[in-house]
Amino acid sequence: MRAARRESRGLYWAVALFSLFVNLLMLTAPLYMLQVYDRVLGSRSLETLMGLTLLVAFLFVMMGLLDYARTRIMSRIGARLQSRLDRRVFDAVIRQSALKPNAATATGLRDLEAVQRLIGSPALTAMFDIPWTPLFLAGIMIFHPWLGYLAISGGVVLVLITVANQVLTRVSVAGANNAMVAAEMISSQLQSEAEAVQAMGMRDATFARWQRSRTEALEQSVTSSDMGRGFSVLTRTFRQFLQSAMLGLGAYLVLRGEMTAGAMIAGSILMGRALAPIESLIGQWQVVQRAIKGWSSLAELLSAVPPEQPRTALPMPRALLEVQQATIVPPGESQASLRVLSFTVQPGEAVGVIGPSGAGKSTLARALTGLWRPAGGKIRLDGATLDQYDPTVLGQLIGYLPQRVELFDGTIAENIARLSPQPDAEKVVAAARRADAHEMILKLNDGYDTRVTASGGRLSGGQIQRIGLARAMYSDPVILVLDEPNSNLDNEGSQALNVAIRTLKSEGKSVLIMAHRPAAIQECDLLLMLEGGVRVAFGPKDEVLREVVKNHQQINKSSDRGSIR
Ligand SMILES: Nc1ncnc2c1ncn2[C@@H]1O[C@H](COP(=O)(O)OP(=O)(O)OP(=O)(O)O)[C@@H](O)[C@H]1O
Repeated sequence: MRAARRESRGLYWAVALFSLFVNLLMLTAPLYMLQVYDRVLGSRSLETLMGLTLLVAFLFVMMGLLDYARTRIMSRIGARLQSRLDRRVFDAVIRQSALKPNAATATGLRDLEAVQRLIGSPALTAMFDIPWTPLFLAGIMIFHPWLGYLAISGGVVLVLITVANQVLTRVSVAGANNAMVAAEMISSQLQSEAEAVQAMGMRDATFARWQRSRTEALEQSVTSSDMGRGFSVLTRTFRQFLQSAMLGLGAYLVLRGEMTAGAMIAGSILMGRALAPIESLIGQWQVVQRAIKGWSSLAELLSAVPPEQPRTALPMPRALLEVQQATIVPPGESQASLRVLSFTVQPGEAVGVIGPSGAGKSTLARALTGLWRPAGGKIRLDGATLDQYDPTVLGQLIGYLPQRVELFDGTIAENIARLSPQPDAEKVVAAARRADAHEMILKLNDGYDTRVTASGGRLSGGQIQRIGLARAMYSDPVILVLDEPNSNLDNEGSQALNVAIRTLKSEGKSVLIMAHRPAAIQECDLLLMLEGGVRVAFGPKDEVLREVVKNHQQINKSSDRGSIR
């Protein structure tokens, strides 16, 4: 983040230089007043007035142009910072959300936007003007020290109001932001589960839940905006009063003959210029606070998710998977879901992973795709640990069908091609054929160009699963990890899946299938049985099944004996 900020250092200097000239040119109005009142009115010279007015018009045009130029530069600095950090923040948000979403991931991209908005806002331009406030105050001092003292005391009061504003509104602004994010999160979750909400008659209950956080957000935002506006009005009123007070004091000094009328008017204008940036800063305080909060929350997110280091490209691996004493702890948890697990899958083998619910099958699937890193032990693909592969490359080497397939908004072809900007139509069709999805897709109105939504739209569970399978196969992976692949498939779909597994095996690729149903492990050579996160059996399918049946019978027998007694 610091590097991204430093990149625009030159531009900030340019803005500072422009601000120097803008502020010098701001002296035009008071000097003009001084000349008009003290020279033109005295000499009654129309030519002088014309000459002065033309000069002033020119200077004002220059000031306007410079002011416009610096605001343009500032908004480009903001845009540059945002586009420079967009990729890094996006990656961090996705990586952290895949592990454990938190408040920083929920607001990450919006935080960056808030910083960009501040840079392009009048608040930051005002910060470049504030250093010139002493120049204007010194100008007033030259007219008369009393006017200077009044302006300085007015400035001090405004600064105190700014500090009070910051201290008093910080908590309520942060509270309003948090409540707003919470309400948004609830609403987007409810929208994604709209079917369940509707079908189970949960609308009233969900509305009550959403409304609670919505009302809190609204109350907090009204409180914080009341406070912010209050301070804004206070500063504006105070500054206007101060300007009148300056005129009053000036008039008194003119009456005493210690100052000219021109100096009285010029002093009042100068003071307006001196205090304007402070007033503008207070008016924009919410933008400032949101950006400060955004910057610190981004810093927290990015330091928690360091940038990915480039990896040396490895040769195409064989489908040899070695799990060596791997212990997997789900992110944010203290208890391991898989403990000291070891097994090896040779190229061309298919392994069924079975076990009761909560045994750790999905945990193993996530670990094998590199999503969850082992807390202990290693997982190797053809000798290299998974983190030695670039994550994008690993995603192509290991195809993954999650338990719950979620499609992306787009066409079916785009979904199968994993949203690749240049989808390879041939590969899309080949993957769909392998997943036995080709015929099914052709039957849809727009075929491969049928648009689907995140929840699948009009596709059935089995259709979504087949498209998910095609997506897993699109990159021609060496290892395929299927988490309950046939939970939604009919007989025909299951048969097609078995054919696909057989083909992959014959190509020397390996397949791991997390399964509940026997149909899913038909093509498996080996079985890994998990229970409570530990391996209870691993070996040829028939042996493991025999062992499982024997144990099952023994358990039944002993429970029968128990019941007889
Ligand atoms: N994201 C997660 N965060 C925390 N704990 C998790 C997470 N996912 C799974 N677990 C825990 O890990 C353990 C194993 O769960 P896992 O989903 O791997 O089981 P499973 O064998 O796939 O079950 P099922 O057959 O029901 O899908 C469970 O105790 C579960 O609570």
